[in-house]
Amino acid sequence: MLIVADENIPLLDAFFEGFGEIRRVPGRAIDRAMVEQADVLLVRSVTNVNRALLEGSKVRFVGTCTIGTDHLDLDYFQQAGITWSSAPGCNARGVVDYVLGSLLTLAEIEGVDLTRRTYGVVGAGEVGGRLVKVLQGLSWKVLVCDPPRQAAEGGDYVSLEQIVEECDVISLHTPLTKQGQQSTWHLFDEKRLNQLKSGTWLINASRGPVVNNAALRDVLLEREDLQAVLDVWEGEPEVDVALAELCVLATPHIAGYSLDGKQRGTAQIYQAYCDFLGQPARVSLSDLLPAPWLSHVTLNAQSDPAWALAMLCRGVYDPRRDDADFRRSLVGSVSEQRAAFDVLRKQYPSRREIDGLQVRIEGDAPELQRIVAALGATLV
Ligand SMILES: NC(=O)c1ccc[n+]([C@@H]2O[C@H](COP(=O)([O-])OP(=O)(O)OC[C@H]3O[C@@H](n4cnc5c(N)ncnc54)[C@H](O)[C@@H]3O)[C@@H](O)[C@H]2O)c1
Ligand SMILES: O=C(O)[C@H](O)[C@H](O)COP(=O)(O)O
Repeated sequence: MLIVADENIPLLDAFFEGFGEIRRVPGRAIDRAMVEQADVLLVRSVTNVNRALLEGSKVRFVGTCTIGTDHLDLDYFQQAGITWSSAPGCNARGVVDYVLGSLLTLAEIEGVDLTRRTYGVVGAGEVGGRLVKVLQGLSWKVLVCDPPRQAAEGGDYVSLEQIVEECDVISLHTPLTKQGQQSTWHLFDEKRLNQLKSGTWLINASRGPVVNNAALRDVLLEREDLQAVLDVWEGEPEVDVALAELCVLATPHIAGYSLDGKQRGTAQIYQAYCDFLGQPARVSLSDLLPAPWLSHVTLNAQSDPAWALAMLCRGVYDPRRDDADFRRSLVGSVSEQRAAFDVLRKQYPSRREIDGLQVRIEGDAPELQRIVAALGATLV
């Protein structure tokens, strides 16, 4: 049995060595010849898996250790009888932590009180839904736009127009879709970007083409009042360097790159493959994840709540380092810049999730307790 796998999938041996030969290959280089004799193909977001790649191969199971599925041709899988699985929610918390870190940076630069802003979350699934819970837990005002969920379940959702009209901060968490009424390709096009109210912060950690990058660059050049944070790019690993330079934070698609999130992605695909085989899962992620570098924090009850929020978030993850590393890579030729994008992702440092923290508060401090609870950390 042959498993062809993207070399950047962590814990491949720990989860898959019992099933057969594992052949590790660079994700962007995976081609027909590499997969022809494979029974199982394990990928990340950088490999387009479609008829052109799989037709004539032995592949019967495709797993992507990611949340996004826009690189998979699911219609073809169905026609060809190929079982597949993604890893829903695996790195959602990492993205939430990225957004929190971005908000802290924006607030510092702009001299703004985060408690007084109105937040718009577009797409309220695994990532957006968790983000909404955190923001609401902090008692910040949040509007949520998710037309598919609104149509399916009803509930307290608003239109995208209302988000654009009323929100000071807009964070995008939709999948990339190119068909249908709720298509998200260029959801933020030139017209919508021009409608953003004065002083809006736009954060995109979904997929690059959800925002028209050329239009965003032009709008940012025109309007100094707008601030953008981009983790994902149209055409990545190549990025519009002029656009990156206009962003407050620019990062190479690492919002979800917590160690927990990446390892969870592999674990979920392992579970899906065991289900496909009708076998019990024998390997458990909890036995493999290392202890976090920072696990216990003690706060004095007199701590300033805004300081405590920033300290707890940044103690675990601060996107400014990723931004600095990325900016240093935006030099040289296009091919050097593309290579650097991938190297930064491949060599990404160990980063954990904020909700893994255990926080002790010395004394009675309801406001601090609320912040700890909102972050999903454990009060001990
Ligand atoms: N930057 C990163 O590192 C990173 C990490 C994880 C996920 N992602 C991206 O984020 C996306 C969202 O992740 P998720 O786990 O929340 O996915 P999800 O499928 O759980 O949720 C997506 C939500 O978006 C909604 N939606 C679809 N079309 C919409 C539209 N036109 N307007 C508003 N809402 C719409 C859906 O109804 C759903 O509730 C993924 O598809 C992936 O592309 C990026
Ligand atoms: O969809 C996802 O899960 C994320 O975008 C994920 O972080 C992508 O990482 P990659 O597969 O490109 O390594």
